[in-house]
Amino acid sequence: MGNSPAFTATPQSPIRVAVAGASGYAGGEVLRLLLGHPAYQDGSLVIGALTAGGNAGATLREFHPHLLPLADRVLGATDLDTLTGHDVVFLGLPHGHSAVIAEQLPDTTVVIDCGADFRLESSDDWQRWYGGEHAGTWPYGMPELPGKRERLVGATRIAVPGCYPTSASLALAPAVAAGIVEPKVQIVAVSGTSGAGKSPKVDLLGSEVMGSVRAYGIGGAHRHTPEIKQNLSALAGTEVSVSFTPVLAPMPRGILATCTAPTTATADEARAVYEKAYADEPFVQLLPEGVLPATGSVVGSNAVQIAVTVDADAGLLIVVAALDNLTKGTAGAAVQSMNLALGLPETAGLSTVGVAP
Ligand SMILES: NC(=O)C1=CN([C@@H]2O[C@H](COP(=O)(O)OP(=O)(O)OC[C@H]3O[C@@H](n4cnc5c(N)ncnc54)[C@H](OP(=O)(O)O)[C@@H]3O)[C@@H](O)[C@H]2O)C=CC1
Ligand SMILES: CC(=O)N[C@@H](CCC(=O)OP(=O)(O)O)C(=O)O
Repeated sequence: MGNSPAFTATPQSPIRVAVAGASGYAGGEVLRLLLGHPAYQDGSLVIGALTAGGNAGATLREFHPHLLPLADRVLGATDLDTLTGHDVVFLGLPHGHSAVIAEQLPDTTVVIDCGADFRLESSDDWQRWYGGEHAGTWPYGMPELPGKRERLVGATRIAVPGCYPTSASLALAPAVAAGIVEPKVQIVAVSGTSGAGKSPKVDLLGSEVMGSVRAYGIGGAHRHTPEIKQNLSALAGTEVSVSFTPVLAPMPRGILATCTAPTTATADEARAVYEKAYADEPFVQLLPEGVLPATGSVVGSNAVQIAVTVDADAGLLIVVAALDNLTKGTAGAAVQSMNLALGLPETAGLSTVGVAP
């Protein structure tokens, strides 16, 4: 895992990219972004094998009719035979399936895992929240956190963060790192249904989801809690207490996270901390005072919109963050990480302009 990219992308010697789990939401979004990537468009990146699990043998059209240039591609099996010979392999597989694939691929192949398998640093945390043997820890694909970007340049193994942890970590990182809040944060995050993946689940049927918003995984039960805690504690230099409540909303994409923490800072002081932290971040949009983030403003974009203020009467910092769970929350972060790993411009192929209304 050095820090000088080993690849040169040219149409004469293109980067070959495979996507495992291409029939799923994360894999499909990776492909959507790759199709719009300048390296794909000039021929210096080619899309090779696309794979699935039980749906191997079907065409991509059956799952992602919007990906027209690839619609007739037949999905292969998710195995070494199919994935070998690529320079970059994206894994959009259920938790627990990445390690067995990754360990068979050469160290020189850039493997970018959208799942959780390599995000956590603590094996105890892995066992408690996911169960089974901890596969390891890879460089974490959230370049906006201090020290992470450098580790992604030239990396050949990358763990893409979870969607909720991306919203909560980017919302709270500046305040926690600057020490303007007590190390005790609360997060209530509303997510669209694509966050749950596409495998059929009765409680995700349209008739169950439409016209209703419901909390789930309350009381510190959601598996993203340790990932958020890991990110914030590293910045605070002390253990940060994290209370996380996820909420399911009847929309296909998006996360809106409302994050609070005790503070004695003023709203102006808090804002100054955020302005400084995110001044040079291409995908973090600190909104002008009085403007609030909305999931509808970031659909399909790799942007995270953030508003920060202080409720002085309550003594609380309030940060609201919006992102698209499939873009910045998964596939956008994966492509952003690929760009860094390969030495391409970090923003290549990634829009900061959402689709609205
Ligand atoms: N959706 C989201 O917002 C986010 C997802 N992620 C992570 O990305 C990964 C994929 O999630 P998502 O796309 O939503 O899930 P989906 O259920 O939509 O897709 C899962 C994919 O994995 C394939 N698959 C399932 N089981 C196996 C298996 N045993 N062997 C090989 N392939 C298999 C499926 O193929 P088949 O069609 O054949 O079943 C499908 O292509 C997960 O780890 C998830 O946690 C991360 C952040 C956000
Ligand atoms: C709405 C919804 O169900 N969301 C998922 C989170 C999806 C995600 O990003 O998490 P992983 O990558 O860690 O699986 C959940 O709460 O389990």
